[in-house]
Amino acid sequence: MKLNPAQQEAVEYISGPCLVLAGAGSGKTRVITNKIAYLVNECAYKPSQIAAVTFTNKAAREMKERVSSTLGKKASRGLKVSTFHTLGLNIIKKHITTLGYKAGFSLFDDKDTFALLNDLSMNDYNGDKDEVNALIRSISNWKNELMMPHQVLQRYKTGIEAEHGKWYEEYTRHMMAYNALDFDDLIMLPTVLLADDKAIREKWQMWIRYLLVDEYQDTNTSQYQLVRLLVGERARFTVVGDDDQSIYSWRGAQPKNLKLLNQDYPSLKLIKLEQNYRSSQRILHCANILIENNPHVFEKKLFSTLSQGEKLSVLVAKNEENEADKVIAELMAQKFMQDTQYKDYAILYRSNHQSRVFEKALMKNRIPYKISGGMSFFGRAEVKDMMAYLRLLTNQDDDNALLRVINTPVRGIGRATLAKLGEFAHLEDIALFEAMCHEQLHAILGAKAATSVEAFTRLIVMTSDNLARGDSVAVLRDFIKTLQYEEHLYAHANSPKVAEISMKNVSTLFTWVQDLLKGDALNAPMSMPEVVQRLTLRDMMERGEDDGEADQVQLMTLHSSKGLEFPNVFLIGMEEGLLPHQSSIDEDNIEEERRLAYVGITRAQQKLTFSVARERRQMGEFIEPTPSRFLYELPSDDIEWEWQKTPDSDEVRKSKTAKGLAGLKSILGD
Ligand SMILES: Nc1ncnc2c1ncn2[C@@H]1O[C@H](COP(=O)(O)OP(=O)(O)OP(=O)(O)O)[C@@H](O)[C@H]1O
Ligand SMILES: [Mg+2]
Repeated sequence: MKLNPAQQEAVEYISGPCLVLAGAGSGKTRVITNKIAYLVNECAYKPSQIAAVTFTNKAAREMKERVSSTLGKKASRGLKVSTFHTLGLNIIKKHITTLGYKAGFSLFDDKDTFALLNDLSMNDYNGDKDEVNALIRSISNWKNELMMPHQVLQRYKTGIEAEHGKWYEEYTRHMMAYNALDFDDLIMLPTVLLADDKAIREKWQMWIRYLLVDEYQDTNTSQYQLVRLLVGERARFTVVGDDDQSIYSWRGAQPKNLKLLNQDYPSLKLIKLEQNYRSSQRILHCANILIENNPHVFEKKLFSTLSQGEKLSVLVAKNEENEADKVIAELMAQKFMQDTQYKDYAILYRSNHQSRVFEKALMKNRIPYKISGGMSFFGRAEVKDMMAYLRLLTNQDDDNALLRVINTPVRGIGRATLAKLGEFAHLEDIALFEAMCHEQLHAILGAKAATSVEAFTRLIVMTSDNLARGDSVAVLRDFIKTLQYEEHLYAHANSPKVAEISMKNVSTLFTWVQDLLKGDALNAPMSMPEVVQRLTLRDMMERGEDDGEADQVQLMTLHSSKGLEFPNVFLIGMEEGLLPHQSSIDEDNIEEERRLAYVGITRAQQKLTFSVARERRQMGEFIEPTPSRFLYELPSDDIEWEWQKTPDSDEVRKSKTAKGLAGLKSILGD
């Protein structure tokens, strides 16, 4: 593929900092991959001196593959392509003791964090979910703003901030004791470390000679600073982004970082790309018109030389069930007429709950599909159990992991026993596991309970030692045999089939462990604690992702569709209250919702279909929503509402599509 002159310029400009600011589908990501190859081939950079940061693991994988297919597998070895969080994790790992942690640290996911903060704040909030979530948000925001507990407490002496600040301090102390980090720490800690420690900073600036960042509009303050510290004075970097696609303000993303960049680097080279290679003229025109309703800091134009394309359509359904039926019938009709595959179709929505009705209907019609962000592999109980065991095996200070597995399978360690142990651990200021190994155990618990506890700790210590010695997967398989975990699954599953699937998932997890331990052409071998950290991070990141090569219809939220493209897109639930979301309407945050709609529309290459329902269930009541204001902002000449096709559309279409579906099924052999 030949790059256009502006893309070529962006690829070849290496003498200083470079910002590529351009609309959707203009080849920004393409510039990054080509530039990596250019740096290696033409500028004598070693792959190991280049780091590229993307927003999702999936994007990172794709980029790695693309580069290695250009450069060859061997030549691209050592290249660092990752998400911000994985990059942060790698920095942390190198300096973990400087940061005051021990090597086998655990990563806490949001559930762990919730459990811990809920516990800590019990006296104040009495388990009130909203209060705890507000606290979690405060802490997360402070971390994104790089504010440490003592700074927070200095700044706020009274009010809710001071109260949250107090818990922030407590939380940080406990996380240290658990030898655990949370998601935000993965960015905050390396940033603070690089800012404070000149020697470490200079080391990293030597290691990373060129840095590239995709989706730059979604960086938050700590990520912005991390980039600054990594590139240093030399400022060898290229970042690409689109302010119209900034959709993570709720996570602290600051589109103003694009502007800030200009101030921080006066020599910044700004390159704009104006040709869109993704979408039909009509889709692109609609996207441009929609986003014109937002105020703009940067002027951008986008054109396409692809065909005019079909009109965008709007399906109008009676209710939610009917919406799913209609969308699926339309999808099948399109698939049949265009002779396309399932994976050429994406169904996008604003909120996760919208997928349920669709999932049911897809199953009913036996259409293969993949939901990203639904119940992920890592969300399954058996995988969570195993991950908790793995965490405990590599870090015995991890109380949360211990609590998850202590009675899975049941081993007669009751609540009263746990309470006593907890109290003792608290008094001695030691981890729960350490308390369980204490020489006074019999005195604390009594003989029977102490024996159960000892059997458990002995197994964990022995397995943990064996793991350190090697042949880890064999050790793990023995371990779950001793646990009688399979028996536990069969005893608790609704059917043997379910238990069998669960065991298969455990097997899959172990295979991943094995692969990561061994390493491959692109990834260096890892130690067991590294494997556990990597898998936990993957879990946290991939709740919104898929890795589907399979021929399946893709269902995902608008947020997780970022950067992707599909020949045919359905954007469902185009109603006031859904898109724009009610909370954004209430908070007068329509612009971000419009950017979300823009992201959705610009995922489509050839055909874009919206849907609205005339009746929808909301908290047990039926409401009659109005179609989204965004539909009315689109140029009416390019949109075809369903009733414009057939006046009595609902009935006629229903019978047509029912026949159509039956016919299609018989042709496709069901
Ligand atoms: N010079 C080119 N010639 C032909 N096709 C191109 C060219 N540049 C990019 N493309 C194609 O255009 C599509 C969009 O490119 P890409 O995903 O890099 O855009 P983007 O700007 O990163 O989009 P987004 O803003 O959605 O992330 C891809 O299919 C890509 O292969
Ligand atoms: Mg992109």
